[in-house]
Amino acid sequence: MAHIGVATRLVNERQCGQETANADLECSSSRYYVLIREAESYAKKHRIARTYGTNRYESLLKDSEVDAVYIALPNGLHHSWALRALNHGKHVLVEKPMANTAEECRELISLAESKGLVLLEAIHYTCCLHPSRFHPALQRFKEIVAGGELGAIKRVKAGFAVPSVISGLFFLKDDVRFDFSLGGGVMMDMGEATAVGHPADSPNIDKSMNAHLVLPSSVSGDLYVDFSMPGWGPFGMIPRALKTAVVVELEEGTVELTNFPLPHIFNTITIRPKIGKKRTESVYRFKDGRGEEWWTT
Ligand SMILES: NC(=O)C1=CN([C@@H]2O[C@H](COP(=O)(O)OP(=O)(O)OC[C@H]3O[C@@H](n4cnc5c(N)ncnc54)[C@H](OP(=O)(O)O)[C@@H]3O)[C@@H](O)[C@H]2O)C=CC1
Ligand SMILES: O=C1OC[C@@H](O)[C@H](O)[C@H]1O
Repeated sequence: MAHIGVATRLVNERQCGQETANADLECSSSRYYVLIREAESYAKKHRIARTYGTNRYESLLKDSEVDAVYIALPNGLHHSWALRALNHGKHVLVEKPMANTAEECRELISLAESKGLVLLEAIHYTCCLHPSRFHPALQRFKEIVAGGELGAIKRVKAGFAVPSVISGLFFLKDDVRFDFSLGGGVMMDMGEATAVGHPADSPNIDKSMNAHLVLPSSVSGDLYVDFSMPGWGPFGMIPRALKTAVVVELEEGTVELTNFPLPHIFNTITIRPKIGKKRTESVYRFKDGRGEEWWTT
């Protein structure tokens, strides 16, 4: 497994290292001279066997010892590097969103299929399709919702929003998320999981999004994502709490999962039936014992 881009800041590098620790070979590739040092110290820390220097993404892809690549580049570069990696016969784990447009995603999917390669988007919190993969808390959440104890689903509400008072700690002024040419914007970033002046006021970048989804079924959906959620009260001076929860409203009650983006740090699943007692669970491992506390994706 080779990393393209060391993605040191918001992708949890400790986990990237641990999750690929059992791979036969790990290689890391970095663009700029100054970042080569970062890539090398990252490699040393995580016992990565080989690093490629300046402009070496291409040579990494030509390395016949590399079977699979993890693409942790800014959004706008996912499609082109995933395409190249697949064309070099590599399996691809690509950060979310897989690409900038649905058309680009279709192109990657059909190429992977035609070559018999794995193409997987690194998004643990929406991948509930496979019964045994991804984070156990998400699987348990799905099991409760689909299990029928609270009847049919009526509405789903998801929020992922960082309060303005701490936004600058999460997102630096020159963050790739504020660069339109790199596929920036909150919908592409946090909206994929689920507007007010930020220090980085970049052109063409959406910083907050409220979406109401009307689905073919009778279920409706509401999403709220925000890089810099304003406070409330006089002059918006009272900060709001970080939002990272999804609530499913069913006929007979609600089920809420808190901290879906980072469920390994903590998670709670709260079941509130209309009749009867509320109960709460936290899930870090699969029922069969698999899983580690640090497991994210
Ligand atoms: N699944 C998850 O939970 C999360 C996923 N992400 C996703 O990971 C991806 C990377 O995000 P994040 O780690 O925060 O980004 P960073 O800016 O921290 O890292 C991006 C990496 O891309 C490389 N890069 C290559 N070309 C460019 C360029 N033109 N401009 C800037 N960087 C470049 C850089 O490595 P170098 O220069 O060394 O090649 C850099 O290390 C995004 O797609 C994001 O959506 C982020 C956080 C969590
Ligand atoms: O988990 C996350 O938290 C912050 C976001 O900017 C990031 O891309 C996302 O995946």
